[in-house]
Amino acid sequence: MEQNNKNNGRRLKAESKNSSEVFASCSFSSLGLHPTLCDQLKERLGFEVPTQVQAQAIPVVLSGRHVLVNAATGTGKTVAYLAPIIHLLQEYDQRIQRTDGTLGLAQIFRAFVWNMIWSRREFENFEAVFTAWSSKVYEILQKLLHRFHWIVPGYIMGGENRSKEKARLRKGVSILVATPGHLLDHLKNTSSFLHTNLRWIIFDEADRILELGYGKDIEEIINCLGTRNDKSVSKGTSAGNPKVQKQNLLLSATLNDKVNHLANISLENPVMIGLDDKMLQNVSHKHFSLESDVLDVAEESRKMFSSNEEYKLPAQLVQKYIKVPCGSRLVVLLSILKDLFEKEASQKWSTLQSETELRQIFLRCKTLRLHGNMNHEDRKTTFQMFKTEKSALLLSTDVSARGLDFPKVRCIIQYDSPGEATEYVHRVGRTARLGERGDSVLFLQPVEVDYLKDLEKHGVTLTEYPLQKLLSSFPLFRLKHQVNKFVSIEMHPWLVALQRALESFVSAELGIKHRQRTIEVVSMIKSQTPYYLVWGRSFRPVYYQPKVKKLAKDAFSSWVRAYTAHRGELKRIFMVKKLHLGHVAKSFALKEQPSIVNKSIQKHLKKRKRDDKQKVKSKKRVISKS
Ligand SMILES: Nc1ncnc2c1ncn2[C@@H]1O[C@H](COP(=O)(O)OP(=O)(O)OP(=O)(O)O)[C@@H](O)[C@H]1O
Repeated sequence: MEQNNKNNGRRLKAESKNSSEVFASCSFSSLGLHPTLCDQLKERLGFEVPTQVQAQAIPVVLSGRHVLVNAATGTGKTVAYLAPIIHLLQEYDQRIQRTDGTLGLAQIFRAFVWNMIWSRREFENFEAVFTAWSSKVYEILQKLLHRFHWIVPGYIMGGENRSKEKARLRKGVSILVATPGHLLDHLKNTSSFLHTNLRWIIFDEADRILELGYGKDIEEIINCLGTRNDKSVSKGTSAGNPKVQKQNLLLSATLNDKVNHLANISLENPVMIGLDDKMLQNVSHKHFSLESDVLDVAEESRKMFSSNEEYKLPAQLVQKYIKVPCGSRLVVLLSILKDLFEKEASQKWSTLQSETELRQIFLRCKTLRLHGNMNHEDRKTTFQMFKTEKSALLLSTDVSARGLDFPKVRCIIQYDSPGEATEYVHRVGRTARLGERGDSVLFLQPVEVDYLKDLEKHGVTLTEYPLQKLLSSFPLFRLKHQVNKFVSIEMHPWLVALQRALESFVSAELGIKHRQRTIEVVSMIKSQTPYYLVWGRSFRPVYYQPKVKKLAKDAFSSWVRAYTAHRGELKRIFMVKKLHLGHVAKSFALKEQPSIVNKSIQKHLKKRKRDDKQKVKSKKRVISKS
C-alpha cells in the first residue's frame, strides 16, 4: 500500500511537471481572443488555459502572418488554428454571410493511413474512414461556432452523396473542412462553389498529405486558389479577390523535404513555431520569422530539416523496444499485456489486491478491433466504445495511427514494426497526449534491430524492455530449481505452456475442456489497464473466433505478404529471406506452417526476384549503350 502511494505520488509529480510543460501560463483572452470565444473554449470544450503551441500560434495567426507549426502529436494544434480564425471572422465590420462563400479552408488529413496488408482495400475505403474520424475537427468547429451562428461550418469528406456536398457548397460554407481529392474535384466541377473571398488555407497533417502522394493535387489546389498574397493567380482558373489578404497555415508533427516544398509554394515569409525544438534554440527569440524571399525559406528549411531530421515526441513518453524471436512473439505479447494490466490495476485500485479481484476487473475489459475493411458503422461504434470504456484493449491497423484522439491511452504496443520513422512517431503519438504519461513498446525480431538505428537518425531513442525481469515474475513450474538461473525465452515454462495452450486452441481437434482452459488462459492474460492499443498487421484476435484456424492461416498469409512489401532502405532490415516461416506460423498459434499459403508467397517471391533481375539487366544495357 505504502509503495502504491509512493508510486502515485511520483506519478502525480511527473504529471504536474508535464502539465506545466504542455500548458502556457496565460489565458486565452490574454492572447487576444474574443471573450465569447474564450467562453466557448471553456464551456463547450473544457479548455481553461491554452497549451504552449496554442499560446505561440494564436497571436501570430491573429497578426495575419503565414505560419508553419511543427509540434509534437497531441499538443493541441487543432484549436491553435481554429480559434484565431473564428476570432478574425467574427470581427468583420459587416457580419459575413453565406453568400460570401468560403473564407477559410482546412485541408485535413486526420484518419487515412497506409496500411501494409490492407493497403488496397483501405485505400478504397479511405473516404469512409476519413468521414468517421476527421469529424473531430468539424465537431470542434461546431462547438466553437455555437454563439457565432452567422459563421457556417461545413465539410467535404467523402462517404456521402456528391450532390449533397454540392448543395452544401451552393448554400454557402464559411469555414470548410476538406480532403485534397474531394476539394480539387469541387474546385474544378462545382461552379456554385464560391471561393473568391478565400482568406485562409490550413494544411493540417501536411506531412501525411504529401507522403500519400497528394502533392500534385495540392499544387493544383494552390494554383486554382491563387494563394500566398495573390501576386499570381493561376491561368484560366477561378481567380481570388485581390483585396483579400491571404494567410496560409501549415501544421505538421514531422518535417521533411516534402513539407518544405509545400511550405515553399504556399507560405510567404512564414513565422515558424515549434516546441522544444533544438533548431529553434539557436535562435534567441521564441518565434522566428524568415523575412527573406520564399526561396530562402526553402533553403533555410532544407538546412534545418534534412531527411534525417529529428522528430518531436512528447518528452514524457517512455519508449521501449523488445527483442523477441519470431516464434515467441504472441506469447510474449500476451505476457506483457498481463503485466501491464496487473501493474495498472494495482496502482489505480490500491484496495484491490487479490488475484481474483484483479481478474474480475480484467474479465470486464473489452477487446476491440479497428481496421479499414470494417464498415463505417462498425468503425464508428468501435471508436466510440474505445473512447468511453473504462478499460479496453484495441487491436488496430494503421487506420488509427494519425490524428485520432482517444483519451487516456496508456500504452501503444507495436506488434509489427512500422515502415518509415514518421509512421512510428504518429503511432506512438496516440499516447502521452497533452502532457499525460504514456508508454510504448516496439516488437523487433533479433534480425530487425537495425531498425533502431534508423529511428536514431531521427533522434528517436528507445531503451530495451526488461523482458527477463518480467519473465522472472511468471511461474517456472518444474524448473523451479533454476530459480536463480537464466531461463531463455524459448525455454521459459510459462511461455512454452501458453504457446501450447494457444496452439491446441487454434487446432481443430480441441476437446471442450481444452478449449475452455485455453479461453481461460487467454482471459487471464488479457490486459485490464485502461486503454491499450496493440498494433499489428493481423488485426483479428486469434481467439474467440469460430473458425479460428482459418483466421490464423489468413493472418499468417497477410503478415508474410506485408513483410515483403517493406520499401526502399527498409527492405535491408526487414528481409523476408531471413524469416523462418515455421516460427512465423507459431506467432499465429499455428503448429505448422500453412503450405498452400506458402506456395502463394513463394510465387510472390519468385516474381519479385524475376523483376529484380530484369531491372539489373536493363540497367546493364543502359550502361553498355552509353
Ligand atoms: N487548451 C487545451 N486544454 C485542454 N485540452 C486541450 C487543449 N487543447 C487541446 N486539448 C485536447 O488535447 C487533445 C489533443 O489535441 P489535438 O488533437 O488538437 O492535438 P494535435 O496536436 O492536433 O494532435 P495530432 O498531431 O496527433 O493530430 C485533444 O483531446 C484536445 O481536446
